[in-house]
Amino acid sequence: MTHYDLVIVGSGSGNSLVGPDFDDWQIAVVEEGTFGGTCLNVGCIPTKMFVYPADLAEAARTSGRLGVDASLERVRWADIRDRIFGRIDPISAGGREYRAHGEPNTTLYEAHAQFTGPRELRLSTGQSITADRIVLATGSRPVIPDAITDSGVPFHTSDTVMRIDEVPARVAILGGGYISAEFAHVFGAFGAQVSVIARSAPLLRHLDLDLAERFTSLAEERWDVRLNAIVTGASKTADGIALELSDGSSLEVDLLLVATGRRPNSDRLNLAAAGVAVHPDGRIVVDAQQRTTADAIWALGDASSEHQLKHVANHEARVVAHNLAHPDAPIESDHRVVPAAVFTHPQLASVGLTEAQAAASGRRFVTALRGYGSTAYGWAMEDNSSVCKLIADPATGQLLGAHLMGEQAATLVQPLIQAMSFGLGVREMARGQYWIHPALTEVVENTLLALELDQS
Ligand SMILES: Cc1cc2nc3c(=O)[nH]c(=O)nc-3n(C[C@H](O)[C@H](O)[C@H](O)COP(=O)(O)OP(=O)(O)OC[C@H]3O[C@@H](n4cnc5c(N)ncnc54)[C@H](O)[C@@H]3O)c2cc1C
Ligand SMILES: NC(=O)c1ccc[n+]([C@@H]2O[C@H](COP(=O)([O-])OP(=O)(O)OC[C@H]3O[C@@H](n4cnc5c(N)ncnc54)[C@H](O)[C@@H]3O)[C@@H](O)[C@H]2O)c1
Repeated sequence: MTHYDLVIVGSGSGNSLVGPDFDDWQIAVVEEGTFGGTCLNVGCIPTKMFVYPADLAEAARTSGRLGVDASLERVRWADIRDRIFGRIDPISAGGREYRAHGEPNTTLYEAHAQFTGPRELRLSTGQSITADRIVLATGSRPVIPDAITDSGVPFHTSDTVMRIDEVPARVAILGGGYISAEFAHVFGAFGAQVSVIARSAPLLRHLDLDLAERFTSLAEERWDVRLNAIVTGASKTADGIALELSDGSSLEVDLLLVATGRRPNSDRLNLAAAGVAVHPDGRIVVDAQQRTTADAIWALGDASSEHQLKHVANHEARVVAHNLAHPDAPIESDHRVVPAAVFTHPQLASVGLTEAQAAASGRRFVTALRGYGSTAYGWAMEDNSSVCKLIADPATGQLLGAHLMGEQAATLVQPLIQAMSFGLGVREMARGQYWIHPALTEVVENTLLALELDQS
């Protein structure tokens, strides 16, 4: 039984914990899958590397309305795929090599870990290791509805679909969330006939309703969207996969992508043996310092967070690293202002309260919504669907929420995140700085100015 100062389970955000503060510690990293975790290998990074060429393909297809008669000749999927993974796979391999052989005080175990007692882990290799401190950065995995697994039909998840050999002619995507919206854009822009099957309505219903409904209308123009429908039957046919839906309709496709959420991997760690508690949804219980209910065991990222987002996992990893190195001066995670973006078409970004959440909170609030089309850059784009919606407290002048749908939404939202994070008031933000004319940021300025505050 080898003993360590620190064991980290999971090489995604967990791997970034190892830094100069711990040069004198003996550290083990345990990873059962591809080194580097979800974001690098099968998540944020490769998806966005597909989304960008999908944006270009979509632009070629739609630029005729601006007088540029371009057409999409061909999408070389295999070349796009190989460029993406030709870049990513060596980063994963390099990270693995460095962790395995790069530092004398670090050991990499390529195995599944589970607890056999407090701070004692059994590895699938048969080895057992113990540690003074353990960090659980074990992430999450796709959830597959029983109707799909029980049917025995072949299906993909985001873990596998980016490695396929060609764009399928017909794709069905199960789910109406982030992954569905992003892959519907990629496959649709690359020429597939896309069907989105969502058990509720509208699509992306975690968003402010104004944006979710506008997005759903646009999605219905591009894709075959089946709302309020679940798969009741699935079977393999000579030509592909047949799906029967609860609304009585059916469809046949060449590829089925299941994107119905992700659950924490906490159920595969035998956490009870270590005294680590979990929430009913499988998230490991942590306090603001990222401590679990067991002494000297921390958790971070998708394993414990209600936000399955890489920037949140990174933030929590920094908090855990600090608290490991400075136990006498611990810090807390800050989840007050957590933004997110959906890299579909059009792009969506949001931070803070939706209008429904503001209403449910019982507080006074005001909203303003402006179209990109109200700005000169919006005229240049002939944009008549993109919007910026802001929610503010009329008494304090503070922003409560910001929601954008349209070109560069994930970038345009950043000054609003900054204002909310640092308490910059709506009026100061709107009039205390220049806004470059005629940039798209003017839509943010216009929406800020349109908020009717108690004191102008
Ligand atoms: C398709 C997709 C696109 C995404 N796009 C974005 C995006 O654009 N922006 C964004 O912010 N977020 C995005 N996310 C979410 C983001 O990828 C995750 O929130 C983030 O990667 C979680 O990091 P983590 O370190 O918690 O877990 P992970 O990176 O998943 O790392 C956990 C690691 O632990 C290992 N592991 C688990 N259990 C054990 C065990 N018992 N023993 C040994 N090893 C174990 C796993 O193999 C894995 O490598 C996306 C996710 C997906 C699936
Ligand atoms: N751009 C980004 O930041 C980004 C991109 C992709 C993924 N992610 C993260 O990964 C997480 C997982 O993505 P996701 O799209 O799988 O989850 P999601 O929670 O965004 O969406 C899941 C969808 O599946 C539906 N669903 C759930 N169970 C179902 C069932 N049994 N039958 C039919 N439909 C069902 C839900 O109603 C929802 O529409 C996201 O929540 C997000 O945090 C982030």
